[in-house]
Amino acid sequence: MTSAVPQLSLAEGIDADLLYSALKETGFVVVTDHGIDLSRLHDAYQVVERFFALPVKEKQRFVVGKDGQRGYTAFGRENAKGNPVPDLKEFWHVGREWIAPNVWPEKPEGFEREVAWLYDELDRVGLDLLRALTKPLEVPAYTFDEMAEGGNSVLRLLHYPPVAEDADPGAIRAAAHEDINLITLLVSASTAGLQLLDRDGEWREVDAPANAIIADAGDMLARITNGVIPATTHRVVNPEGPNISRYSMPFFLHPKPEAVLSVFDQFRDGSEAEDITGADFLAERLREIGLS
Ligand SMILES: O=C(O)CCC(=O)C(=O)O
Ligand SMILES: [Fe+2]
Repeated sequence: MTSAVPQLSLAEGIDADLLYSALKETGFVVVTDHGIDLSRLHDAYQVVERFFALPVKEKQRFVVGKDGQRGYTAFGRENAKGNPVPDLKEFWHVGREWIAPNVWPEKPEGFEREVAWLYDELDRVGLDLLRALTKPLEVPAYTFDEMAEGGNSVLRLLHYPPVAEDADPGAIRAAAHEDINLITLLVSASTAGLQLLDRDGEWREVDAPANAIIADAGDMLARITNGVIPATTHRVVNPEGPNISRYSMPFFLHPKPEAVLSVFDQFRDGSEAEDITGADFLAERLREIGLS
């Protein structure tokens, strides 16, 4: 199995045409030299690992609401759209305070500080990438600022524990799915396992150097480009080597709840989806994955 994800270095700014063609061809791009402080990124990972090492009872104190948009979601709660078996993961969500207040554990020390920092960094890089895309997409430069600045973005801290011997044989760490949002920024995970479904229907490993950010397009970007930028199906497979925990941290960049997802004029051909608000689209998808 080979990796076919194009790489984009941001060392000299964003090559918008490269970004666009990478997203168009594969829906994924590996971003290097993104400018996020690597030693702090390391600290953020450490604090996240320490949180998930807490006893389940301790973590359960942070289950808030029923739709899992903030705080802790326990192991076995979420399934991919159309897949009856829950994924083998537990996670934590941080989002925009004005949309729904965050909760923060007192332990481990520094959790809020490091995680809030990471949210802001990924938010900034994500919006930079979208802003760069406006040129090749031939839409006004402010399009994504208007649609998504300060939007309903969510940082997900993920822990996939070692796979239990009695795990459902049909269960995998994260079953095949597309992300719901505009664009996802995934800080390179602690171990392998992420795969994308290429256009020939083959699963391919998504390899990225340590400290890179893997970006992928979600359903909302696919929708407003009428599928020109596809939301590529991906999954996380169970470990083939040592049966150890895997940690990853996707940042789902969302529009503002009230932003209207309307197909850009130049991509309209009669087959396009109808206008829908970010909030309504999200609510629909959350129902489909068992979270709402
Ligand atoms: O853990 C990963 O590498 C990917 C997770 C993912 O695709 C998701 O949570 O949507
Ligand atoms: Fe995903």
